[in-house]
Amino acid sequence: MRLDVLTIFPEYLAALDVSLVGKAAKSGLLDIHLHDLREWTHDRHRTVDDTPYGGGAGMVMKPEPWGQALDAVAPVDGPTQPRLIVPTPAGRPFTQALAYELAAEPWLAFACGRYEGIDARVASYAGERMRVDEVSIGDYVLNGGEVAVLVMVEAVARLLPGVIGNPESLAEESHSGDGLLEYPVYTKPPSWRGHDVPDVLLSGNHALIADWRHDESVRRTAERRPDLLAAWGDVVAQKDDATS
Ligand SMILES: Nc1ccc2ncsc2c1
Repeated sequence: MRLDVLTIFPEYLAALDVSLVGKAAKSGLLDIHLHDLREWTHDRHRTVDDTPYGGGAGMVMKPEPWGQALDAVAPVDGPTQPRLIVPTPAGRPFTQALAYELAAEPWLAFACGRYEGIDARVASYAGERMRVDEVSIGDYVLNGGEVAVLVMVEAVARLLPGVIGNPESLAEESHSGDGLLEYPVYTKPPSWRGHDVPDVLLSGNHALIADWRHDESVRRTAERRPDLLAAWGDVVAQKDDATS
């Protein structure tokens, strides 16, 4: 998979050189290209923003640098085009399902906005030749899209074949498709500072352990994410209906 990231803070994406994503890049599973948007500015101050039409606080990222950057990274007459992901609080939610969808793409480009956002015409212009998704990683305030790109790239990269050692671990994770949060995990020692590992996990009874883990997933989901439990209940009901 090729990944292009367009940003005014390429150094922010240095984290992509380490750990799992860094290993994937070194092994050739990921071909990561960082681009400083200011390369496509032509004034002395390398200006990337301006005041918003219609008034209001803050600044908006100018369309010209973005248009030239996109044309340089993904030429209009190129044989293929990337899928463009624009991180924004106004976007569709980033979910594990979307991570799987993006992991199937041969080429992703990320446009990191700053300030109040990117002139809306940039997404429209890009949309004339590539798929554009405006995506949010959550309902809170950030200063730009770079952190979101780190989140999305890690979530996507780990789904690529060969990136993580044991693909089976993907199946048991939270948000992995059964709709429940992951159960609590323990390792040695069996007793630590007065806190003991649940006896069932030391029993060797795999059926009891599986039941306990499922019950813990349901308990945790009910406690922390009742919204997921409602959705999970619907899925279970549909499955029951389908098999009854
Ligand atoms: N403030 C904020 C919140 C979510 C989000 N997702 C991608 S960029 C972004 C920015």
